[in-house]
Amino acid sequence: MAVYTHLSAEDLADLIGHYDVGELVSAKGIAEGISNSNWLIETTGKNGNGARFILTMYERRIDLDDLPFFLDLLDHLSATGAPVPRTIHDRMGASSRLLEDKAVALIEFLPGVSIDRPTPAQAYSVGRALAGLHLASEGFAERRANTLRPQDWQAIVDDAGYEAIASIDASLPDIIRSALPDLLDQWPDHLPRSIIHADLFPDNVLMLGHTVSGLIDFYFACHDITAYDLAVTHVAWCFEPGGQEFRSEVSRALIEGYESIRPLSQNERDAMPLLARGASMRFVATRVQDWLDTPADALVTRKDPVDFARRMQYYQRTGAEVFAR
Ligand SMILES: Nc1ncnc2c1ncn2[C@@H]1O[C@H](COP(=O)(O)OP(=O)(O)OP(=O)(O)O)[C@@H](O)[C@H]1O
Ligand SMILES: N[C@@H](CCO)C(=O)O
Repeated sequence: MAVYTHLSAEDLADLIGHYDVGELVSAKGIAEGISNSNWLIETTGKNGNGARFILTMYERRIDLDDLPFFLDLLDHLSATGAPVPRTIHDRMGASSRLLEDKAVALIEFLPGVSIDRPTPAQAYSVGRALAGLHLASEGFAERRANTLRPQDWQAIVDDAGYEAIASIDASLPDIIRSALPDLLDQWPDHLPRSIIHADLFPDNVLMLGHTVSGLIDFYFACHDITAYDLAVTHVAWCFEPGGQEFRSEVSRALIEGYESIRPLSQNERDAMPLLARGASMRFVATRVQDWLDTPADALVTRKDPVDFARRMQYYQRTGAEVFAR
């Protein structure tokens, strides 16, 4: 479930009245997503032809000081033609408003569906879209630091404690303990940086057939190592869903698609195994944190950290092989 706040029909109609989008026709809570409340909004549209939007209410995890960065980024990227939703500004020109003491934003609805298990052609298309995003972000001057870097993974793990982590799965503490020191020591600081999405999982990509129609959920976007974003996308897309079996043809297609727009330098390619191990650890850490913070009987389905620990071991075992030309 992902509607944490009840908004009455009057609240919604009043809110929509602040935008030049026509009158409210319907509002449906969206079940997907965990962090925020989302509604699919239909209005009569500016010209009476009907229009659809996503209304997001920012509930947790997001530091509201970061909201202008995320929304300005969407505006910048959509202006370059990247497949990301535009934000709708209210009549005063603001891209977010306050409702019940919480920030809300109205965002363009994009067509498409999220794919659970991509074909190589879809992975190619995702690679292209990701590289396009990196290039399109070049003229964007605002900055947000990554708050989930190696020292943050370590802090999350320390905070959770190995005893609690073992309660999730007995093998997890050793896997984490043996991986973190190298990641901290060897994390590269010489690679090109740009704005990165940092969470481009299948549920954050909308597709029509083999084509990417939307990249959404930019709430981890930040300025960091560009190739790390490809590593995040690789670990999220190139294994059997909910499992650990590597899909080499999807991996090849993702990297080929990426390089068709932005070829990796030799330094970036050499760093990919390390970056992929780091990307895996990032999701092990945050999934451990969420697992321990979410009661087993909560309505939200907890995401399993073990798959990502095994994926990290896969990158460790195979080394440069996965990313060789
Ligand atoms: N611009 C959009 N166009 C079409 N559908 C969208 C759009 N934005 C969000 N959605 C739909 O709403 C769902 C939830 O959105 P989103 O993933 O941003 O929620 P969230 O709670 O912020 O996410 P998460 O739990 O992944 O952090 C998506 O899975 C998608 O179905
Ligand atoms: N995409 C992440 C959740 C957001 O950090 C995961 O699947 O663990």
